[in-house]
Amino acid sequence: MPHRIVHMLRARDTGRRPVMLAIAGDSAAGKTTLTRGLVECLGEDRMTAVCVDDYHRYDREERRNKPFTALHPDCNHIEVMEQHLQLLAMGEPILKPVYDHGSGRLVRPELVEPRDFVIVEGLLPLYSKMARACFDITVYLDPPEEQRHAWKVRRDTTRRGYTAEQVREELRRRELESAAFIRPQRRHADIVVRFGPLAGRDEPPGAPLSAELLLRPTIDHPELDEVVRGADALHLRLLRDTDGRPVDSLHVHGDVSPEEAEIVKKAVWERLDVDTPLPGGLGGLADGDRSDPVAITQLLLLYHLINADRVRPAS
Ligand SMILES: Nc1ncnc2c1ncn2[C@@H]1O[C@H](COP(=O)(O)OP(=O)(O)OP(=O)(O)O)[C@@H](O)[C@H]1O
Ligand SMILES: O=C(CO)[C@H](O)[C@H](O)COP(=O)(O)O
Repeated sequence: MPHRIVHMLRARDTGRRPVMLAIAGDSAAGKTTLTRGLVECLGEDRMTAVCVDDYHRYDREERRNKPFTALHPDCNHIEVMEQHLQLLAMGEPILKPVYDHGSGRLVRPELVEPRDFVIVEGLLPLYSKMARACFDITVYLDPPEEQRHAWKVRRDTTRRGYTAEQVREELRRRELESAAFIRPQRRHADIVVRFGPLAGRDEPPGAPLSAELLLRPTIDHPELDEVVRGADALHLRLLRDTDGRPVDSLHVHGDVSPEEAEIVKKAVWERLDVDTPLPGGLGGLADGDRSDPVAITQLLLLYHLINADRVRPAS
């Protein structure tokens, strides 16, 4: 089905369809971390999360003898992923393959039924035009490479059974495919998020990570001028995007005080004009720590999800 037809079908007033959010990025860029908070907030009864790394064509053992890595589109069932994304976008269930990161094996597929909101995260959700046509909101996670490598080494040695040297060797092996297939997805995102030290700010190693959010005009963002006015730890700047067009960049300092973070969260939430109170529990990290820049990013994504839910056709 050509991608324009997906747009047309999704725009038809014929029934409820889920709001679709894509979170793309390289391995250990923080996709699961961001997704987990959103699911906790909206609840599993309203939100379905899908990881498209489950569409790996080969298991870990088979991949050893291939001339490419898990990042390569040929190493993934891209056409099946596209079909499944279309079905989910139309509110239909799928029988999704499952890749077990613990054993490195492809295991029993699972039935996935889309709820009101579907988050699709993984290495290649924005790889093709057809896949991109399925989403209402698109995000690319873009941490500094040094930071991502450190996260990957820690995560893969503690939870996926690798040695640090194996992870570093794999990162070296992946670099060309990362540049060819993962990083180009950045240009297709409505929001580009970078958790890391902000350029020009003295943020010593070990300091809480700041966030830089590029808010492209491809979707309607909440009015943030007033939210950041007078704030010490948040700034909105107008920059030139990679294509030369003006784009807003929101900075949230890692050392934002809990009081200021709370004021900002409430202000963003109020712009949604909903009856429910500001959700707690945002900003959780893997080791039980919390991050306000992560929480504010999640809140902005919640804003977009709930706003898109409000304008979609009723059943
Ligand atoms: N914003 C953040 N602040 C601090 N640590 C983070 C952040 N995001 C991710 N991490 C760390 O990086 C590790 C990898 O993150 P996560 O599992 O979310 O990445 P991912 O993109 O889902 O990875 P993969 O695609 O390989 O499954 C986490 O275990 C966590 O320790
Ligand atoms: O990039 C990754 C996303 O998590 C994984 O490394 C990829 O899915 C392959 O998995 P494995 O580490 O089991 O070979």
